[in-house]
Amino acid sequence: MSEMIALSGLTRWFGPLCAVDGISLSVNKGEVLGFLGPNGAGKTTTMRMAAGYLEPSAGRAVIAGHDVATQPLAAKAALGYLPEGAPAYGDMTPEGFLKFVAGVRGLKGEAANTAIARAIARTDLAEVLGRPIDTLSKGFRRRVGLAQAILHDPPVLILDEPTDGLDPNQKHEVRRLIADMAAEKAIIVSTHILEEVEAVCSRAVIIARGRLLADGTAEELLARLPHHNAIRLGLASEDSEPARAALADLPGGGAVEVPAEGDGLRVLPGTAPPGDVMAAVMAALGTAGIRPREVYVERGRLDDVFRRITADPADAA
Ligand SMILES: Nc1ncnc2c1ncn2[C@@H]1O[C@H](COP(=O)(O)OP(=O)(O)OP(=O)(O)O)[C@@H](O)[C@H]1O
Repeated sequence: MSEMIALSGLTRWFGPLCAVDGISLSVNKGEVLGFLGPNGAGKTTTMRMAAGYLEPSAGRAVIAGHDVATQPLAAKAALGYLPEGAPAYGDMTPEGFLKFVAGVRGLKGEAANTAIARAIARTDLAEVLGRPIDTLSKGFRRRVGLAQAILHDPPVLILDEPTDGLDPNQKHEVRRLIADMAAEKAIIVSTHILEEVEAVCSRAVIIARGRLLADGTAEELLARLPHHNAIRLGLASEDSEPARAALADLPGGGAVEVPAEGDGLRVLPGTAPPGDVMAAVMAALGTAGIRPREVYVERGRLDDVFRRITADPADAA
């Protein structure tokens, strides 16, 4: 089965507040789906419902073919869930906590020991095994949570801000761990860090006000920006008019504008691929005897896509 997570019409009301409003999505084996959204968007609520820790007001979550509401044990057996915040049982040591979780998961004897040792190694917990969880730094507490989520090597992982509180090296390690596991699992990761999407996610959804507003690869999301694949020129001269004249009516290129956010010129995407427009730009400037300071294809930033989509719901797809 390749579809490992299927959410359909998931909805949750808290009193008069609709925190999650009809979210549908699916994640296949081999995919890491990023959940992006501003604070209060409904990411955690969606993940809790998908993981079977919160009952939906409407809709359905299916994990590895098991309905979370009607087959909760089978669904939870296939799932590793990292909730937000620190693990419960803060007076336990990581070692004691992982043994406890292994017992809950039905792992015994050698199988339990092997699973615990693997989870400890993968999350690099060896140096804090004997200290109460409550006394650990936020980063270590996060790693204990991650270790319990992956303990039974489940085919589905739902990870609520797995890199929250980690230092840059630890973030890098956790992203590498997710990437290493990705081929064999279906993974949902929520994050506020947009670079994390490009680093570990094969696809991302943008959620705001409880609704799913976009779903695509980083490249597809970036393609929503008007300047994605525009050609950006830095000029040696402050007078951009000669270059603008040379670039007017470029074959395959779009309009030429002065960027609002800097100097130089921008040739907006036209009908030709960016590489061809770039070649035409260089040729036209060469003919006019203009040597640019820099020339590059603008990709745009996921931050800008995020801001556009979450600021204006009419942008939704
Ligand atoms: N148990 C609850 N009771 C009442 N309201 C809740 C409850 N849990 C969440 N909410 C509200 O539902 C909305 C969505 O919250 P949620 O935690 O899912 O957002 P989020 O996208 O995960 O935000 P963040 O990025 O800040 O963690 C918020 O307005 C929140 O205050």
